[in-house]
Amino acid sequence: MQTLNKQTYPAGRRFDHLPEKIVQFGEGNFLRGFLDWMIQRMNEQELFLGRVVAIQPTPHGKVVPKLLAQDGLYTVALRGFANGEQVDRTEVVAAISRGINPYADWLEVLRLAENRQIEFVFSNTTEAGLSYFQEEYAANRAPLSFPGKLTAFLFHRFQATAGDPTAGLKIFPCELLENNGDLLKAIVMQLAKDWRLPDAFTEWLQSHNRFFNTLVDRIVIGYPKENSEEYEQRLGYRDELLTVGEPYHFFAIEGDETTAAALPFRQAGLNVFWGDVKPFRELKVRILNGAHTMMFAVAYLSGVDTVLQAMEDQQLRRFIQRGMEQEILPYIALEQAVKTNFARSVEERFLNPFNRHQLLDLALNAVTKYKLRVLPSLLDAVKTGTLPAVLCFSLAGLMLFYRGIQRDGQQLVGMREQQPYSIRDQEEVLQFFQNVWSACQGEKEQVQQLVRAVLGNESFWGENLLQIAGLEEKVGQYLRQMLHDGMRAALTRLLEGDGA
Ligand SMILES: NC(=O)c1ccc[n+]([C@@H]2O[C@H](COP(=O)([O-])OP(=O)(O)OC[C@H]3O[C@@H](n4cnc5c(N)ncnc54)[C@H](O)[C@@H]3O)[C@@H](O)[C@H]2O)c1
Ligand SMILES: O=P(O)(O)OC[C@@H](O)[C@@H](O)[C@H](O)[C@H](O)CO
Repeated sequence: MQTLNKQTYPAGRRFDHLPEKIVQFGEGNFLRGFLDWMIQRMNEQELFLGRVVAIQPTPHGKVVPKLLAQDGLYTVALRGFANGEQVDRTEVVAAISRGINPYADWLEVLRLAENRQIEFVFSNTTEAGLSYFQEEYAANRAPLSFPGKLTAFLFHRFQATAGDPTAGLKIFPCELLENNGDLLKAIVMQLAKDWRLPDAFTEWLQSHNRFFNTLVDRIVIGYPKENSEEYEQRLGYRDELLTVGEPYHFFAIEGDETTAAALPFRQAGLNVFWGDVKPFRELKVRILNGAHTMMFAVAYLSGVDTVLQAMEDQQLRRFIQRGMEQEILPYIALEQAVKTNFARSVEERFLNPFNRHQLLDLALNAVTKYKLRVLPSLLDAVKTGTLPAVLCFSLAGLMLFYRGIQRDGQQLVGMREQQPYSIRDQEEVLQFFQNVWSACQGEKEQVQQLVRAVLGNESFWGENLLQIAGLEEKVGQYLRQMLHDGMRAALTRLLEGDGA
């Protein structure tokens, strides 16, 4: 079968003449299935007329070579329900002009920084990527972190344009972090200081570049490993970057009218909101992402593989619904109807029969995700004098999920029913769990010690969770039940009110 590229899909050449206007840090599934798809939508309607250059954020990325092999083309398959109607659409996206591996070709990135047609920067490098990392600056080599690369990119632009105010960029980080624009700006400013870059640069940065807070929403599952052949038959070509997602999409940007006019998403019929992001963020991150993180370990260790299977399993569905309705929703400061409607729509989205959203994909960097997406609800409940059972149970499940039996390169390997699975997280997190589990054979005191070590690890949670009265005992009890009786039996006890 032929591969998708401009030879096999000449229509992709239609956009070749468009200038590169966007630099995108990240080339992952989400940006391809969300932002780049939106740019394609705008280009098709001749509203934006610009293309995207995707920069690989980490040294071992596998996407850029595929992008180059396919001339930047890839397919987005959107399947599910929208306004009660079934949607099942595939579209070839030609919004990405090329990908650059900055570790191999930093000079090309710097050349791009000199290009005056570049107006926007978008990023999505996961929450782990949008963080401060102390590193050295060298003009001829790519910094390791994403903020480092952005700072070096901006500094080169400043130099190349002699600090021209009109060369400033509009920067939209899409990582799911609160005030992501403000955060990125603060990190860039810190790096400029660390690197002793001239004051004139920081002034230019402050006055002529803008960082916007955003919130993104679309479930993008990425490449359909399980049924890729089915897709190939349907498409008539092979596409290694095929990106599957749901039709629903929502993008909130804390920007003004002028910026909205420069990015005419709304005119292209896209569901984009310009204004205060905060209420959407809390609703979405706590309910949708929170439910994902709350369910992944418990559901996976109960023997199911996808979100849909978890939702179709009576017991797991009760667990998810109870967590959402009784332990997450009450602590979101919005009108009841708004919260319930959103939670209901999230359940429907989880039930999308076409989205085989793998629980193991949700598990990536789950410790940080628990901290950012679930822990705030747990802490709110604690403030009202309750220890929320489902959220505590899910924390115990997370600890069990991280029980690795061996290392396999960058991953830790766990076992489910004699089958190995990958535990993917930052090296220090994997190392930590490997150590604590190696000292635990399941004896009551050993389990309690492990729970103490995890809850007391401030670098995971940003605070010492041992200070929460009763948490250690409750999580310890759940973890022991999981270890001794199995996840299903522990879940039954929890749901029957006989847990801890
Ligand atoms: N997939 C979705 O449904 C979805 C929806 C909304 C938001 N998101 C957000 O998008 C992020 C990426 O999701 P995805 O589905 O595209 O995953 P992906 O694995 O396809 O892409 C991850 C991207 O992040 C980069 N990355 C990973 N770790 C990094 C690090 N430590 N430093 C710098 N870059 C790093 C990778 O190189 C890659 O570009 C998620 O963390 C999430 O916050 C995803
Ligand atoms: O993409 P992650 O791995 O950060 O989180 C997993 C999911 O919760 C997430 O991708 C959601 O599906 C998405 O945020 C929906 O908009």
